[in-house]
Amino acid sequence: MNTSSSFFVTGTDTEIGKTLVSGALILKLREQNKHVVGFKPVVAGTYLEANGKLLNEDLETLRIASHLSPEELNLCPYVLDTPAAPHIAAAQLGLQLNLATIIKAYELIRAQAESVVVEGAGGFLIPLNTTEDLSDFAAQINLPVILVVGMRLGCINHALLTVEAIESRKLKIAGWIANSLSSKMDLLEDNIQALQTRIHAPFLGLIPTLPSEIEKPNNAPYTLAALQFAAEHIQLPS
Ligand SMILES: Nc1ncnc2c1ncn2[C@@H]1O[C@H](COP(=O)(O)OP(=O)(O)OP(=O)(O)O)[C@@H](O)[C@H]1O
Ligand SMILES: C[C@H](N)[C@H](N)CCCCCC(=O)O
Ligand SMILES: [Mg+2]
Repeated sequence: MNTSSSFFVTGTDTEIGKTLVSGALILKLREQNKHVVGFKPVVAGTYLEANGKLLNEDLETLRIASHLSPEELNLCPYVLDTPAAPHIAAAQLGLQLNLATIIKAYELIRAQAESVVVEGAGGFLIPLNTTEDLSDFAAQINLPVILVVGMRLGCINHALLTVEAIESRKLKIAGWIANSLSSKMDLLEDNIQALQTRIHAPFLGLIPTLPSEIEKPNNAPYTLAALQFAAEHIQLPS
């Protein structure tokens, strides 16, 4: 695996566009003829597909981006049905998430791909269990981090807290992306400017609100058109 074209994608919160960005990054790496696959340490939340299968939107999006068929490769070791904090969703089933299992699944993917785009779950510090959290996973795999900032009021504080947490684990921030979410925030450009002067890592672009005809449907992955739209607005770290 090529670590200079593999990334850990984190964000200022859950539901701020990590999956949109991860899919777009996969498309951009594929444009460079890289064999790139996605990975998620854990997903929480499934939907029932017409054929009766329970699927997860993020994993299906990563498959669409990588052009992987439904059963090809195991992109995630923990698929939980309840859309909640993963360690809580797991506890409800009498399960405990553990870092070693996640690392093992990641290593299997890493061995089979040239590049891996790892999408975090929720924000940077979500717990896995009482002693481990997602940042332990990020620190162990040691990939350059891409921070997605969901552009809404409060994002400056969330972004700066996340940057501190990433940097205190000695991880490299390869860049950050502003994602405009479903409605454009007031004073968007001023907020981006405020972040640019405070995040000492490259700004890789602003993804505008998706046009309505390609917005993500409920209980379904992003379409390729949405991922392509996002990809056109961002650049890969140089
Ligand atoms: N640029 C955008 N334009 C319009 N809607 C967006 C945009 N980005 C994200 N969204 C909406 O926000 C929702 C959350 O986005 P997404 O699933 O990519 O977030 P996430 O950070 O990956 O969440 P999770 O923590 O669950 O993995 C999506 O369902 C989508 O409808
Ligand atoms: C279910 C959701 N979409 C995410 N996959 C998990 C979000 C975890 C958030 C935990 C927290 O920070 O409180
Ligand atoms: Mg996601």
